[in-house]
Amino acid sequence: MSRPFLLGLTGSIGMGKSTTAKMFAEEGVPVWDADATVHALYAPGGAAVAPIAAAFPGAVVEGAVDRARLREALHAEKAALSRLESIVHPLTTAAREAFIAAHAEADLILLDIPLLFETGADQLCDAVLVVSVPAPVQRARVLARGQMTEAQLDLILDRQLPDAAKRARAHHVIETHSLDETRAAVRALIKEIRSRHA
Ligand SMILES: CC(C)(COP(=O)(O)OP(=O)(O)OC[C@H]1O[C@@H](n2cnc3c(N)ncnc32)[C@H](O)[C@@H]1O)[C@@H](O)C(=O)NCCC(=O)NCCS
Ligand SMILES: Nc1ncnc2c1ncn2[C@@H]1O[C@H](COP(=O)(O)OP(=O)(O)OP(=O)(O)O)[C@@H](O)[C@H]1O
Repeated sequence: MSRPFLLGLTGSIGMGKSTTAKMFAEEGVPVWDADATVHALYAPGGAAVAPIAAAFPGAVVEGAVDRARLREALHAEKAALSRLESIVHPLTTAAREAFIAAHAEADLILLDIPLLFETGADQLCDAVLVVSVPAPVQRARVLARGQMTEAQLDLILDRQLPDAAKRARAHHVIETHSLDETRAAVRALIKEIRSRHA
């Protein structure tokens, strides 16, 4: 039996990753969620809690990683992010591999990874799908959630690989203008992958 086709999904903040990933799941495609994995690793009982407590004293509160405190620790020292990554990335890799192994019978698996290119995870994908909308639409969507200021959004955008660079490296791009168009594009892409890799 051939192994599953690994489709990576990424896109900048507010571009529609979660919405698009949900559509793949609704079509019966197993979806691995990198963000949810990191949240589980940081929660009480999560495998990242003890090593993070050792590396960043003060960042663990009541048995869970406190993201605000961890952010402060990262600001304090330049080498801290790579130290954190050397703890988190092997754990997320192991979780991802376990997920893929558990769905070995699937023909297609979606890997939803916000920092797909930044972490080099694109290299393990058979193809990469980038979701995108023009910058003003993205900005309006993120600000409409009412969870951050324009300055906070600009800071996050500064840290992410720009949308144009993501699109340039993608095998497939879906413009997430409307839910109906996006669903149609998701269905067409699943069909195309299935027909080419059957
Ligand atoms: C730094 C942390 C504590 C901030 O958590 P918080 O809930 O405040 O924000 P969130 O996770 O949404 O990240 C906000 C932004 O920070 C940037 N960012 C986060 N992690 C990284 C990273 N490893 N490399 C570069 N940028 C990053 C991204 O642009 C992201 O959009 C958290 O992101 C973290 O623990 N990161 C390290 C784990 C990691 O590398 N995750 C990436 C997927 S494996
Ligand atoms: N295909 C679409 N058509 C219309 N609106 C959409 C579509 N996809 C997403 N949106 C809207 O854009 C906003 C952001 O979507 P979503 O949460 O899926 O993005 P995301 O890329 O996962 O964001 P983040 O990186 O912040 O987690 C939501 O408010 C959603 O309503």
